[in-house]
Amino acid sequence: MSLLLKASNGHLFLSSSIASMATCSSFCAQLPIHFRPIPIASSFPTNQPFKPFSAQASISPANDGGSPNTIGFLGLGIMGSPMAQNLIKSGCDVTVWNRTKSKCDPLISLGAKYKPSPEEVTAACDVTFAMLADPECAVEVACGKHGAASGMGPGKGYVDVSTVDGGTSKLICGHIKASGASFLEAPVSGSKKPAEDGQLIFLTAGDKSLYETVAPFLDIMGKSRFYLGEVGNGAAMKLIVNMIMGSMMATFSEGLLLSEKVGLDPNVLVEVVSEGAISAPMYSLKGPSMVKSLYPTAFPLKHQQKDMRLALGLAESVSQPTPIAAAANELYKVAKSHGLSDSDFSAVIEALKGKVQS
Ligand SMILES: NC(=O)C1=CN([C@@H]2O[C@H](COP(=O)(O)OP(=O)(O)OC[C@H]3O[C@@H](n4cnc5c(N)ncnc54)[C@H](OP(=O)(O)O)[C@@H]3O)[C@@H](O)[C@H]2O)C=CC1
Ligand SMILES: O=CCCC(=O)O
Repeated sequence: MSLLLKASNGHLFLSSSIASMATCSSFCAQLPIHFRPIPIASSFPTNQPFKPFSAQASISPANDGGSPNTIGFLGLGIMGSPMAQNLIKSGCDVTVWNRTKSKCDPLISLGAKYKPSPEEVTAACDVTFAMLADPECAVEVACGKHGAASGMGPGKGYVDVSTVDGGTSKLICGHIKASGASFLEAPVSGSKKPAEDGQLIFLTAGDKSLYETVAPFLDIMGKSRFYLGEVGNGAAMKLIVNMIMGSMMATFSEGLLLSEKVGLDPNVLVEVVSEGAISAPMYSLKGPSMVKSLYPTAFPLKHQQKDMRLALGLAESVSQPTPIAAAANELYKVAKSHGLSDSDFSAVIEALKGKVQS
């Protein structure tokens, strides 16, 4: 069996020696998740760097059920641009579209093709990924006039990696599947840097066959992937993760400000936290700049507030109390009202200061 592995340098490779080790379950259990063997079709090339499709004949999965040759990418913001870039750099044949066309230009320079509408992208591509800001624009791009669904058809696949709620995902799924195509929701955990480094975590749900078809692409863009069953489950998992993250950032902000007010050095607090059981990369990464009131945007605050809102809606739908998240959401709303929507979500700390700094 051929095995696709991802090394710490981000390269994908096949290894028969690790393949034989991998048949031993005790070895597998010790592998970190991003090093667990992923069985793939034997038709994939075995040389590095991994160039999955450039050398293949132009055969559409629409007629042979094989591997996709052409990849579409819709939405080239903070996350979409590096994700599409990694696909291009891995040798994939990528066609891009973005509402603001200028964001396509760097990718075109790297070899991407361009189409002027989502419909034309999906019509030209076997599989199309979409990385869009929020539920409203994810629906508009997928289901609107000249939207992605209009270019879909049997044998094609649509993979929505935006963070939306389950209801939105199901709506988009319905439009895509009405064309005869397959649908996968695959929101990601991980921010700008993991997107650049191909270290995202995909939380997928939907058509299992499409999940298997696009797995090599997910492994170019990410370090691990979860298949969670029915459409809506990936969205729910993502919203719960981000609800926890948003609450953590809010209480971390309180701690930084409190430490300063009682005469402690907040930088030392960041260090103490990083040594103990509550350490998290997020605190070490963002803490030092938060102390300096700097919020270079990796994850826009407006998106974090959107995710808190959607997570609270999810909780409401099953009558689950989430008072901590509800309180944190209020802080993000205050930060938005202070004009911090496009700052990093760590700028939520400003909502706790007596006077908002510019
Ligand atoms: N940044 C992060 O750390 C992470 C973000 N996410 C999620 O990924 C998604 C994208 O995030 P990110 O890349 O940071 O966001 P950005 O705000 O950087 O990009 C948003 C994208 O959506 C497009 N868009 C917005 N409104 C519309 C519209 N009405 N019609 C068409 N396109 C539109 C933008 O186009 P244009 O360029 O024209 O504005 C852009 O391509 C969000 O759902 C976010 O929650 C998930 C994990 C991490
Ligand atoms: O949705 C954004 C997630 C950011 C992260 O996981 O670091």
